[in-house]
Order: sequence, then structure tokens, then C-alpha cells
Amino acid sequence: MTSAPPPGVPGAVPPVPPVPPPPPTPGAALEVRGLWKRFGDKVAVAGIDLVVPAGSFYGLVGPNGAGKTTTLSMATGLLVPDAGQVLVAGRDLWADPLGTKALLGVLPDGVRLFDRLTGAQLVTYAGLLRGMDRPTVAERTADLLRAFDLTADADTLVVDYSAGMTKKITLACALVHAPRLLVLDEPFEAVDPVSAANIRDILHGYVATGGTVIVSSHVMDLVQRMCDHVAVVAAGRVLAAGTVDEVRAGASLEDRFVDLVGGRVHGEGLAWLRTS
Ligand SMILES: Nc1ncnc2c1ncn2[C@@H]1O[C@H](COP(=O)(O)OP(=O)(O)OP(=O)(O)O)[C@@H](O)[C@H]1O
Repeated sequence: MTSAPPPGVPGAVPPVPPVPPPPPTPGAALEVRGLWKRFGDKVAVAGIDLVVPAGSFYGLVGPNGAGKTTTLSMATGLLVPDAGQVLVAGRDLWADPLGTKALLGVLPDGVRLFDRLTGAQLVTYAGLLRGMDRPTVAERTADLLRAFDLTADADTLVVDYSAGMTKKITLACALVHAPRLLVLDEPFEAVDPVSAANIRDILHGYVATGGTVIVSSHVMDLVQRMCDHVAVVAAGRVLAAGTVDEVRAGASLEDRFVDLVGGRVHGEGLAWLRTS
């Protein structure tokens, strides 16, 4: 059997220089390129590309198990991708996780909190972890507790909070350092309508002053009203992405979502459940 001569020996094939990645897309707050993630045999994310413009309110929607949480976890430094690149304001997150995460505020889904702290202590801890000074942290903690209607429960342990209160205190932790990009996984889940309206006002104000928000949600009506951009994902791939008006193409976002994703179950299933 013949084999290629080693490099440097006459006749050797010259090494192929690595292809540098393309430069960041101008004006993108977050750029996700060719992200992949596999859990055993299950491919959760199969080559997702997203460009989230700075100053946008970006919705990420998809059916259960579509890969939204996995994508957002990789986009925020919580889960190592199998392949792909994440750029936050043009900086490679996985090349410099600590420096790049300073630009991010994250509301993760299903991550354990230090729930033996009180609400006020948890927000304070998040601010101090971000390197903020104590007087600023104290001032912002009070502001955030007020904004989320949690002042009366500031000294209650987070373990004793309801699901909606826990969501709000986690969001307060994500905001305390005034990040440039907020990544929120299901921020309105379990939150009452008044608190949800207050959160929407806070987020709209944040976007109006140059911040960028990316939210995942199952509530199409909310995404259509609240977001200016949207991506629809299913089975770990992007099916459509663009402005909300481009993606919904004259229909409601919900109808467009059902068209794109499919999966409506018609017919006579669960006949045994009918009482007559
Ligand atoms: N740690 C894990 N181990 C094994 N499989 C996982 C893991 N995390 C996610 N998956 C699988 O990856 C797929 C995508 O899950 P993911 O949580 O990202 O979906 P999602 O779009 O956020 O869903 P939902 O809307 O229901 O929250 C699912 O099939 C899920 O079972």
C-alpha cells in the first residue's frame, strides 16, 4: 500500500489553510451560525443560523421540542455547541465566554436558582457577581423589585415564591447590570396579566433606548403584537425568519405558524374520552 509522503517531503500535498469565518454581519446584536447540538441519538439543533439586528425585539417560536431552549442555551454560553459559532455584538462568545457574557442578560429556562436567598438577596448577588458596586446594586435592586411588584416579598425566600414570582425575580437578576442584549426563555410563562403588561413596558422601553431583546414564546398573538422580528424553528431548523410582517405574509402569525410547522391532529382520536 502507498501512502502520501509526510509534509515537507517532495510530492507531499500542501496543507490546506483553514478558511477564516466570514466577518460579523454589520448591525447584528446576536448572530448564530451553523449551530448543532446532539444528545445521544437525538439531534436537538441541526444547523441553526440567526441574525438578530441590534435594537430589535426578536421572537423565537416553535413547537414543543423544536430546539428553542437548546439554541438559546448555546447562544448564551450555558451549553457548549457541537459545532457552530455565536457572535454577540460581533464578539465570539465561545472564544471569549467571560468577556462576552458581560454584554448579556439571560433568563434561562429550568436552571436552578440559589433559592435559599430572599428575592432582594438574589438580585443583589446577581449585581455583585457582575462586578457592580454595592450602592448601585442596592438602588437598582429596589427599583427592580418595585417594577416587578415584589417589594412586599423582598425578604421572602425565593424557594417560597410562586412560579410567576420566581420568573419575575429571575428577570430582575437578568436586568440588574443593564446588559446590551437580553435573552429571555419564556419570560411570560406563569406571569399574571398585569405583571406581563408591566414587563412588556419595561422591555419596550429597553428596546426604544437601543437594547435588543430575544424572547422565546408559544403565544403567537403575544409575539405578533410585541416583536418586530421572528424566527420559526421546528426539528432543530429555522423554517422562516425575518420581520414579523414578512414571516406572517398577510396571515396571522398563528395561522402561518401552523402552516409552516404542521402537526394538527384531526379525526376521531380518543373516542373513549367522549361521554356520549
Ligand atoms: N439534556 C438533554 N438530554 C437529552 N435530550 C435533550 C436534552 N435537552 C433537550 N433535549 C431534547 O432536545 C430537543 C429540543 O429540546 P428543547 O428543550 O430545546 O426544545 P424547546 O423548543 O425549547 O421545547 P419546548 O417548547 O417544549 O420548551 C427535544 O427533543 C428534547 O427532548
